[in-house]
Amino acid sequence: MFQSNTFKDQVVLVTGGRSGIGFQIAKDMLQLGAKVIICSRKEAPLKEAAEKLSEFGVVDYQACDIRNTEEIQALAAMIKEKHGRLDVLVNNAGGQFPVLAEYLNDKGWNAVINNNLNGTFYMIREMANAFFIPQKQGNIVNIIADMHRGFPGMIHTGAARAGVENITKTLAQEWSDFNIRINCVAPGIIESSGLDTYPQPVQDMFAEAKKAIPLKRFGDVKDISNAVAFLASPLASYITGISLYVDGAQHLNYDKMGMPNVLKSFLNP
Ligand SMILES: CCCCCCCCCCC/C=C/C(=O)SCCNC(=O)CCNC(=O)[C@H](O)C(C)(C)COP(=O)(O)OP(=O)(O)OC[C@H]1O[C@@H](n2cnc3c(N)ncnc32)[C@H](O)[C@@H]1OP(=O)(O)O
Ligand SMILES: NC(=O)C1=CN([C@@H]2O[C@H](COP(=O)(O)OP(=O)(O)OC[C@H]3O[C@@H](n4cnc5c(N)ncnc54)[C@H](OP(=O)(O)O)[C@@H]3O)[C@@H](O)[C@H]2O)C=CC1
Repeated sequence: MFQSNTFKDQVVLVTGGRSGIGFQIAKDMLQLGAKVIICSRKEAPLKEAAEKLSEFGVVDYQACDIRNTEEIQALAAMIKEKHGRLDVLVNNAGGQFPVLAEYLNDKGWNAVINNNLNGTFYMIREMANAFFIPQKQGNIVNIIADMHRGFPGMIHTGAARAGVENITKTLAQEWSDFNIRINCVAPGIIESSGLDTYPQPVQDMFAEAKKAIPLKRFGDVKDISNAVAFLASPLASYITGISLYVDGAQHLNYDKMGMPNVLKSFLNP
């Protein structure tokens, strides 16, 4: 258990904080004493989420597409005006869709690379320039995915998340002089709103895959939130540039999960 003042008076930005994993991270950060800002693309669901979160502490929100540098700069300006600083950036926003590589067109590839790789980089660069570098202090946690051994059925996001993992290793070195720590959390299959976006056959496949996860269960949003809180906290003050796999050891057992064959049976148009 973390002490309730672990992030007291710290300012934390959670992208994609309106739903699922991001919502839980925002809630936990508030309960650990932080002031939290959430962003995602649409105003209405953000406002609704912020209202729910306000029960737990000080929360602000602003619509921002992480693929749009101007919108990120406007978000940074709002944070500067209201809070004067930023301590923690959690890059959680992202998404993709299942597809076999041979059927993935340019538009679909670019959409996922743009969202998960470019958007994450733009957010890191803008928040570092606005806050972390001038403050000479900052903490970044990137949510990636379980792509340790490739990502059959989701080649686009596997490539994008591997890119974010490499960005993390690079910046852990380049920005160490600015006292910026940066790490990744790689979720396995997590029971969250995000899973509902997958078609029924994929959900059936997930249920089968559960049997091959060494810990024999899916993750909970709280499992991911706990890992984020740890990496962002002083408990992890000597940890930077790593990926923490929060997946019940799924990444060690991927070939036993039978995914490629199941995938081919329904992703083949
Ligand atoms: C089969 C699975 C592999 C097995 C591995 C299992 C083990 C690991 C399990 C991991 C589980 C992961 C879970 C999660 O990540 S949960 C979070 C998921 N949430 C989301 O994905 C929601 C967010 N998604 C999106 O916003 C969009 O999907 C996306 C960002 C990818 C695209 O948004 P954008 O607005 O930029 O783009 P468009 O919607 O206009 O689409 C552009 C083109 O992309 C192609 N496309 C988009 N969606 C689909 C689809 N569902 N199926 C096929 N193709 C798609 C298409 O070419 C679009 O252009 P057109 O619309 O003109 O055709
Ligand atoms: N659930 C799982 O099993 C796993 C999840 N992940 C990753 O964890 C993260 C959270 O997933 P989860 O909570 O399950 O899924 P959700 O779909 O609930 O969360 C994704 C969030 O990101 C926001 N978002 C997406 N694209 C953008 C964008 N361009 N700009 C700003 N916000 C954006 C969405 O809001 P909006 O659409 O309103 O913009 C939404 O709030 C995602 O990156 C996901 O891919 C990784 C591995 C496994």
